Amino acid sequence: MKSLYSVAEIRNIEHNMAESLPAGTLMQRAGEAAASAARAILAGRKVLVLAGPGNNGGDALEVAANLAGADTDLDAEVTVLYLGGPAPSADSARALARARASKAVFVDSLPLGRDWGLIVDGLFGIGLARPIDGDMRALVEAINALGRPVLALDVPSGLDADTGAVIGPDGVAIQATRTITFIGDKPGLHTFEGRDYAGQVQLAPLGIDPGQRPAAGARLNEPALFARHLAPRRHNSHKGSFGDVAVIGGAKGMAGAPLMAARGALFTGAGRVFVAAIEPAGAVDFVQPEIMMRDAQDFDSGDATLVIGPGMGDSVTAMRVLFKALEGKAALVIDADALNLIADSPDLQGRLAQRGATAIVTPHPLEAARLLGVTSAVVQGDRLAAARELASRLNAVVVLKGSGTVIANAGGAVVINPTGNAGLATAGSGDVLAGMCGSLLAQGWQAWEAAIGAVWVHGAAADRLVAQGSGPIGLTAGELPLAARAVLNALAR
Ligand SMILES: NC(=O)C1=CN([C@@H]2O[C@H](COP(=O)(O)OP(=O)(O)OC[C@H]3O[C@@H](n4cnc5c(N)ncnc54)[C@H](OP(=O)(O)O)[C@@H]3O)[C@@H](O)[C@H]2O)[C@@H](O)CC1
Ligand SMILES: [K+]
Repeated sequence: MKSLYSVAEIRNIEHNMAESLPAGTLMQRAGEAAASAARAILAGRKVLVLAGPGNNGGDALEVAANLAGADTDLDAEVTVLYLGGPAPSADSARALARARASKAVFVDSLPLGRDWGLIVDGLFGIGLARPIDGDMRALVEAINALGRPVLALDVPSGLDADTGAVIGPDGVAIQATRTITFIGDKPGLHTFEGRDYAGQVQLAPLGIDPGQRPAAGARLNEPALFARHLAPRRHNSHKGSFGDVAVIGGAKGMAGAPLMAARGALFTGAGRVFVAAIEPAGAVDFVQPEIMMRDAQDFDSGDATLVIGPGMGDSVTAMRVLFKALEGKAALVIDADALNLIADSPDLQGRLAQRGATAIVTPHPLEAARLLGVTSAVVQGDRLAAARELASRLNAVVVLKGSGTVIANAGGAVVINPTGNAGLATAGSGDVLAGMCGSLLAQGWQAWEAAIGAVWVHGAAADRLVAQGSGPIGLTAGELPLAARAVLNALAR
């Protein structure tokens, strides 16, 4: 299980461990783990180590001492830019003495030149509580402008390890190539701006085994979390075995959105797929004639799982079918315009929360903001909290889309999705995801697993397309369903 620990949870573990270990042990272990990570990505002889005033700086000094120690076999020139205050912690003071006794050269300003084989970022870790400003800010900007490989210690300096936001207002953060994070992985490295700043994330548990760590408040999505639904299909099955999905949407001029959702559902294995259009645009989809076209006004959805909202608009008809869907007991995926209608109506919000049947809601940050009555900056500033709050208010599984999609349920469970890439930032990609959620629900998956499974597969489909050269630039949502089919079949095998 890939646990994600909040700063408070990490501090707690640190506190408990400190009592049972000799002083300085964790910092020494952090320094050793980071030094080997540094060796692995060194792209030249010259190493610049940035050491800040707190214990993150102490870790950096340990790294410098390890890379430039008398007993090292590494032929590196280590330069240390130490920005410590007058009163370092005992652990940092010990690390400073070790680094000073090594071959590392100490400087007090950023040396000229850009031929660093590696820059080690130990300016700030999880103790940063205010924006980086003044000379430190100028230093961070200068480092980022060099464009050299950067190994961040614990967290890229300036990034909030809980939220993935750059600590602001008007803050800056180190742009890392790789982040080695200590004791436990952290949510902020995997969502919002975290993925861009942290680069590749590596965990160094510092000898603390999982049994010594309490359960974390969040985890990273992985197929193991929905594997029980990934069975090969039985030979003796028929289309009725895999459920019906009806996508409701498609106002005038928006006929494509429900079709994208319907293809998402079809290619991930739903038995029968309907589009019930608010404004019927045609009797058949000639690209995908398997999809059955209906008129939303007089459509009887029977037992079908409903995916409601793609391109639905806000007409009286849209309102009426949404009301009917919330009244009914069918499993629901609520997306796009349906979310906006619900955001505008406390009555519909109440009906959703009270209906006592499965619902997955799939807002992007602006839709989530409307539902919560805040700005999208507030949602993005703490995506985990926003998803949790929305799940609890709506009594539904919430899929808060964006880099590092956050999935939360009303019981407080939170998962951050690691698959996907910038290619998904394209029209229709959310419609495909909503259809995939509906498809897995229709095939009997539980709501939580349908949501995390669909999100994982949707992201992996985009990653597969990028690996094949079809993105991220110019990747189209229409390519996702086929790629998702391949990913899902590979998992099921
Ligand atoms: N958890 C663990 O078990 C282990 C933790 N370890 C490591 O310790 C790290 C946490 O260390 P930490 O608590 O000392 O905080 P850190 O991130 O170094 O920064 C705080 C310092 O920065 C200063 N400061 C703050 N804002 C500032 C600003 N804008 N501009 C300028 N200064 C500013 C602040 O000053 P103050 O606010 O007190 O005035 C304080 O001096 C953690 O990320 C990991 O790397 C490892 O050794 C292994 C075991
Ligand atoms: K750092």
